[in-house]
Amino acid sequence: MCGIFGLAVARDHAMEERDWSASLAKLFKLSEKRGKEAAGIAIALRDEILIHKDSVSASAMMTTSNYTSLVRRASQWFGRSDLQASALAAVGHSRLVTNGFQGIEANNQPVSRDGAVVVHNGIVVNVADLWAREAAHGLAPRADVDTEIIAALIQKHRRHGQDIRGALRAVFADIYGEASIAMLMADLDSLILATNTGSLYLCRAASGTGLFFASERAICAQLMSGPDAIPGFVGGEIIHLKPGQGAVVSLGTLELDIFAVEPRGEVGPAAVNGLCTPAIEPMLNTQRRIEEKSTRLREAIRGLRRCSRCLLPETMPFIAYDAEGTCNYCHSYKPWVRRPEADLEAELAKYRSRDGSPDCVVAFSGGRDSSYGLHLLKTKYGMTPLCFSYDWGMVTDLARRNQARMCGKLGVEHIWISADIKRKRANIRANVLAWLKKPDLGIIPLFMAGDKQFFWHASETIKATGIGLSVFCTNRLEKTDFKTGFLGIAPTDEEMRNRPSSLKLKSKLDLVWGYGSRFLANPRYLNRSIPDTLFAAFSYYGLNQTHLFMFDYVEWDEAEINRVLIDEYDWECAADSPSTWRIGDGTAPFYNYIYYTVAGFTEFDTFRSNQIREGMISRERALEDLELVNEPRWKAIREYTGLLNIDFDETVRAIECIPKLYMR
Ligand SMILES: NC(=O)CC[C@H](N)C(=O)O
Repeated sequence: MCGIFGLAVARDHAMEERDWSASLAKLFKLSEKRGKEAAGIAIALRDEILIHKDSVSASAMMTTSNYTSLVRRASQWFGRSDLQASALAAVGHSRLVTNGFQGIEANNQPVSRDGAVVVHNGIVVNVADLWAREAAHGLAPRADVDTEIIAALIQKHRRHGQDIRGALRAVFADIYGEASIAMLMADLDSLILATNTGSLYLCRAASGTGLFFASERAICAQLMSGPDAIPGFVGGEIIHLKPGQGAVVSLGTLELDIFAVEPRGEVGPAAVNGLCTPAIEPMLNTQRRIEEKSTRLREAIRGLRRCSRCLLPETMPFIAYDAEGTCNYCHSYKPWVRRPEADLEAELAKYRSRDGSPDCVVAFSGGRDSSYGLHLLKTKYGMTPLCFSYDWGMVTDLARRNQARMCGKLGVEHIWISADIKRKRANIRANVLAWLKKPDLGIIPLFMAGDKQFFWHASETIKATGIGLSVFCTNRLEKTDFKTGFLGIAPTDEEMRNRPSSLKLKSKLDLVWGYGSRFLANPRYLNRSIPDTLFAAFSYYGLNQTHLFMFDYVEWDEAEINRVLIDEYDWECAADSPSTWRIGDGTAPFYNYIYYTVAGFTEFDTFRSNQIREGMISRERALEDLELVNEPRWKAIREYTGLLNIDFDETVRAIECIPKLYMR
């Protein structure tokens, strides 16, 4: 089970700055045997709580520059008289995962929620029941770790007027399972401890100026004598926090108040109770800010400069703003002028069959646009479509189910070409692993190269069926030039999106150079996927294609499309996304997560910006929406790493370590 520990020293404790960081290191090292999958620390200063966590062992975490710079920041306490009023307090955690993948930072400890910062050893077995009960009061989990419910409930009880002791009692009466916890709070100048198993040992310096705690008596004993002793604690006293006991340590005075957390629990021994004095709350009117890496990044993304008309941020490749703050993408935007529907009618009439035989081939990814296009062709325009799908190994199961719903209900023939999925995934795997060794935003499109053979198979299928009309339902808002923009290729015009082979020679050479130079800089890309990638490039850029683009004629209305698909076809949405866009594409959640983490935006930012320019959505609403749709889709990312057989936690950690374009 996890190791939790903490250390609080008053100003007059005989300890120097370097002893302090060395003492934390000792506590981490001795606690590490209880869990090595993640580690984290929270340090309370006068007006903020600094949090750092990492999905590696405590030993590995302590060698990172993020950890050392956090400790350096906190150790300013030693030299700053304005930070001297309270003791310097830290709580730490060495995690053995029981609930919630460690690759997702929010699952690691300390867990911060609603102003409470908790480290927890144990498992709250009835966590799902408690969240279900709390849903009625508007409380919902934000992570998978069970510890979060403890923080959420304590703060709920406090909001309802309980003091911290009452809140702890109420929570421990609620939880079923195991819990030894330590907490720092944004609005209390106290260190709070409680346990229902007795896995908490406190060690008090004889001088009364310092206190530390750990999950085992042996850890305390080792740190109170001999070579490992923490300065100032030799000859101190070990206090066992028994099952059913809580403790509040005032950080102003380091006085300790032990009390029962379970109604049926016994109160601590008289000797300890004798020490209790009313807690002094010198921070009564202050509120500590809680600073966690993820909140800092989120705030930095919120603070990105964006175009005053659309939402494109300053990290967008090739962006430039004019004096009014409007971007060049807005200036060069050509509005989506639809051709008359009569032209569509006339074109379809040339092919419409009278005997029920297929009269058009529809490229059918299973996404919302092609599904809606198929619906219109069949129900509104009276065509007899034959749809064609190419499965390259990254079509989600959900998309397959949605395809089945559409084709079944519409009675549409479905040609399905499947690649050698095992090989395709092995190719992606080789490139993703190469990329993780030397991440570079410009190379991300390589992960999707394998689906470009779609164009080859589409044209072969069209030829084979002898049907003269092929319909594509891509929509103009999905212009994601930034992907190759990160490779140094300037945005292309609209014609290019519909007819990739029309790409100018200069841009083609730029592409070859962009990829080629990166391949040479990271020879891991010279792997088994090369022939497939070359074929993909030929299929996409080399083939001349003529298709009818449905949305050149028909209005694209997101709400109407969603309504039709969900109401009329019982279309299935993704559990981890509020949007219906790209939920059939297994790669999108992964690359969007990378772009968001590193550049602070995703393809949703470009999509919504186009919608703003088209007057389909207000800038304010789009900005609000981005907060939701840009949330990492953990479930889908997990599935992606599972399909590729790459380690989820290591992958996410490598991505989190990439320098951020918006933090320069
Ligand atoms: N091993 C533990 O004590 C686990 C604590 C908590 N349930 C977690 O998964 O982080």
